[in-house]
Amino acid sequence: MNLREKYNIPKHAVITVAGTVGVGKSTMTRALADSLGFRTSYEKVDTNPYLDRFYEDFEKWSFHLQIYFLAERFKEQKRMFEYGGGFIQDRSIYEDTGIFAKMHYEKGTMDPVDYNTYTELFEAMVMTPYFPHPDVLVYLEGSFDQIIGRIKERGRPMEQSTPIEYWEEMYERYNRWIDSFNACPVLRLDIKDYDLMTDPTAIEDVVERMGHFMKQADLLGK
Ligand SMILES: Nc1ncnc2c1ncn2[C@@H]1O[C@H](COP(=O)(O)OP(=O)(O)O)[C@@H](O)[C@H]1O
Ligand SMILES: Nc1ncnc2c1ncn2[C@H]1C[C@H](O)[C@@H](COP(=O)(O)O)O1
Repeated sequence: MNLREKYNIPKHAVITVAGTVGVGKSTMTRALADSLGFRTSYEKVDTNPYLDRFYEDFEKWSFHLQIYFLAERFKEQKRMFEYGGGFIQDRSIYEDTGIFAKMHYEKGTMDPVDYNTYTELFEAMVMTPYFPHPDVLVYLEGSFDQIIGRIKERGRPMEQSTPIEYWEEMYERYNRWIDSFNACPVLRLDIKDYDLMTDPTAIEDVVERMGHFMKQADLLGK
């Protein structure tokens, strides 16, 4: 019996992994997909044509980058729908608008007219009954120091040259955002409670928690 069957995770579930940059979403996405036999939907970083330019000049490239991410995530949503679910998704579409676009607009690095165009497009595309929410959003959280340590360890050049205040601002926004997020049930995991890199049994604990959580959410009719 595989872990999906053992812990009663529905075969067609769509599970989204959310959390700030460097917290461990891609690593968790891979581990969950392997243990459940699910497909993955990754956020592509290396082939993103705007990301480097964006980090060099937020004001100039914010709008382009958000439109690019929106298109990419919409294509992924279509792919997941066409397969009929059974996916782990690396980052949710809700973070694009609720964290990134909003932060750049409020900090003055996204033009107000561009922001308005972006949010209208987002709402027309995403906030409709035709765009199903995930079954669960797994939210990864941890201390700021731990997360900064991971960003440094991973070493993406554009992130290394970004001032620490940017990551602090994002970290605080994530803390507030998740407390009011209600588009789907949220399973919160603290990164100090499992170590996917050194402990091969850690993912089973996560899947077990998820199984209990999904059963409970189902009973509550969420
Ligand atoms: N559970 C973990 N324990 C220890 N290190 C981790 C863990 N998950 C991720 N890391 C490390 O942290 C860094 C960021 O992880 P990543 O999965 O790329 O984060 P994200 O996708 O959220 O940006 C990587 O260097 C990765 O190897
Ligand atoms: N919507 C976004 N706006 C700006 N930057 C974004 C957005 N989504 C992701 N990013 C950036 C942040 C990181 O530098 C890379 C990848 O994110 P990660 O959390 O490491 O998967 O893209």
